[in-house]
Amino acid sequence: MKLRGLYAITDSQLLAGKFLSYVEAALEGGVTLLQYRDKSSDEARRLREAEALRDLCERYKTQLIINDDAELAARLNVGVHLGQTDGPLSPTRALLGRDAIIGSTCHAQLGLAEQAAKEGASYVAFGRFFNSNTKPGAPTCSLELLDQARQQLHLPICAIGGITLDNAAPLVAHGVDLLAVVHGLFGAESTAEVTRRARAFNELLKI
Ligand SMILES: Cc1ncc(COP(=O)(O)OP(=O)(O)O)c(N)n1
Ligand SMILES: Cc1nc(C(=O)O)sc1CCOP(=O)(O)O
Ligand SMILES: [Mg+2]
Repeated sequence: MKLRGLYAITDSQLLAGKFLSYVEAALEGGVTLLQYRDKSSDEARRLREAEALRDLCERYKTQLIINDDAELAARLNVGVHLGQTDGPLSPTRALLGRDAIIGSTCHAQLGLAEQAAKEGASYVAFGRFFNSNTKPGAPTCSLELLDQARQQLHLPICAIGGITLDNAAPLVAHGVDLLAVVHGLFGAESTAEVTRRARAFNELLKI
């Protein structure tokens, strides 16, 4: 399956009190990958929320990805996203199996992406491209890096960091397959607006 489309990422603070309704609104508009990103250490809540997302994703035929936590991904039989300090990729591939989706944060470094590809990543993520409400201190990445990545890599390319409907078009023009978005999707005032935004991101990607 070619990975291309909107990659919605949850944020526990932003979605407090409207978690499932906003996620479902996004799924209504079309989401290729949904990442459960919760940086807390409340394991019981994380399991409960991840299970709820897995059930929702099954209904909408969307792939669920767990941020950081390969054990939780294995328990739910879903994918995982690993940053550079979240554990090694090859053993995670062995744990989750060859069909699992495993993503790797590569910041603005092609070398990290080449390494991730060798170790079995399903996609590589570059960022941040713009000012981010969610992660203001993430290192920055340029459009030129995307051009090099497109030439040298044979994996789906994900862009992340401050992406909105107003700034996403150049990323697509420079070869991005997956637009990973938190605030630009879930920062909306209503569920109807979340659905509209999801549809509009997909139109940008022509899917
Ligand atoms: C799609 C995607 N890309 C990058 C990240 C960032 O991962 P990481 O660097 O491990 O930082 P945290 O998200 O864990 O704070 C991501 N989560 N998803
Ligand atoms: C989780 C994350 N990782 C980033 C990176 O550059 O690796 S930027 C980021 C935050 C994405 O949220 P928003 O769409 O609100 O900017
Ligand atoms: Mg991480």
